[in-house]
Amino acid sequence: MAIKIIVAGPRGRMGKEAVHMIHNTEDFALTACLDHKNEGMKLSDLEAFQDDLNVPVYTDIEKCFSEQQADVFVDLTVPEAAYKHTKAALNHQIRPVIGTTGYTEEQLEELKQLAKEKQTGCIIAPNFAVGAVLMMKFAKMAASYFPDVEIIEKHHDQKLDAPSGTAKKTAELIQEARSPKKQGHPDEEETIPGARGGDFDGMRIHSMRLPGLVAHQEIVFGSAGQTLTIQHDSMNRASFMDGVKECVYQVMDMDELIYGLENIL
Ligand SMILES: NC(=O)C1=CN([C@@H]2O[C@H](COP(=O)(O)OP(=O)(O)OC[C@H]3O[C@@H](n4cnc5c(N)ncnc54)[C@H](OP(=O)(O)O)[C@@H]3O)[C@@H](O)[C@H]2O)C=CC1
Ligand SMILES: O=C(O)C1=N[C@H](C(=O)O)C[C@H](O)C1
Repeated sequence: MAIKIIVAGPRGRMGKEAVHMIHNTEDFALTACLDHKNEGMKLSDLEAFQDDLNVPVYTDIEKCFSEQQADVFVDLTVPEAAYKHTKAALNHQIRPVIGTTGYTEEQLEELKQLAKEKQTGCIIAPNFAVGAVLMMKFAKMAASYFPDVEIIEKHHDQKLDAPSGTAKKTAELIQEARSPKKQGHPDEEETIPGARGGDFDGMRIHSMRLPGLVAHQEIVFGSAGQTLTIQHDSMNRASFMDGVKECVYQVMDMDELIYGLENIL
């Protein structure tokens, strides 16, 4: 039987790509979409969707989850909405697969508890691209040899959150492998505020936003006489879809929340 899926954010850059991936995957059935516009319409009524996407659009999450008996809920929206959606999905025991970035640590912890209580699988993945997950794993490996590191993430200029979810997750994984260290000169001063980037446990994260970019990250490690750079580039949003697909399959067999694809790849 096909896995029944609801997508939130279908008109967005990622949402559109996910809708098409689900529609073209034999094992999946797109049952509904959640948006903050277009209540009562069909996806096929909206620009950019095929005529055969006869899928209802809801703006009321409770109505959507009560009327549609879905297995999995995929969210690609904005942090505030995604957090509310994830809570509602868990309460309805519809397994969330969340790509939206920008969750706080408190929100993640609360959702983890809720997933446990509801015994419902949930995956929150700051990056679905397999290459990006490997980049993060390699960075964690390198960090035990090279404690000095700076992260440079580069994204399109329509991105709302900074630093990216991927950069934060990378920093968290590096933090697990290295002893805390404040980097740079102890007396360094910023003559332009922010010049040294964001401080995460002593390491620096720099966020670049430019038209023309999609999603890119470099992790630069330095020690005496050498640097090591680990880089990943997503050239388009198709790069994320194999990861979304894998999460949909895997979340069906889970009964708790995991944060990051590195835990299941
Ligand atoms: N995990 C991963 O691998 C990846 C994650 N992302 C993350 O996914 C998210 C979406 O990115 P992207 O597709 O580029 O963003 P877009 O802005 O293109 O899409 C977001 C969509 O969500 C809609 N939206 C806004 N508020 C709500 C709401 N309350 N309920 C339902 N829908 C809503 C927006 O509608 P409107 O435009 O009308 O406001 C828009 O259609 C971001 O958090 C991004 O960081 C992105 C790429 C990869
Ligand atoms: O907004 C994006 O585009 C992306 N967001 C995710 C993030 O914040 O890390 C994943 C990827 O970098 C693309």
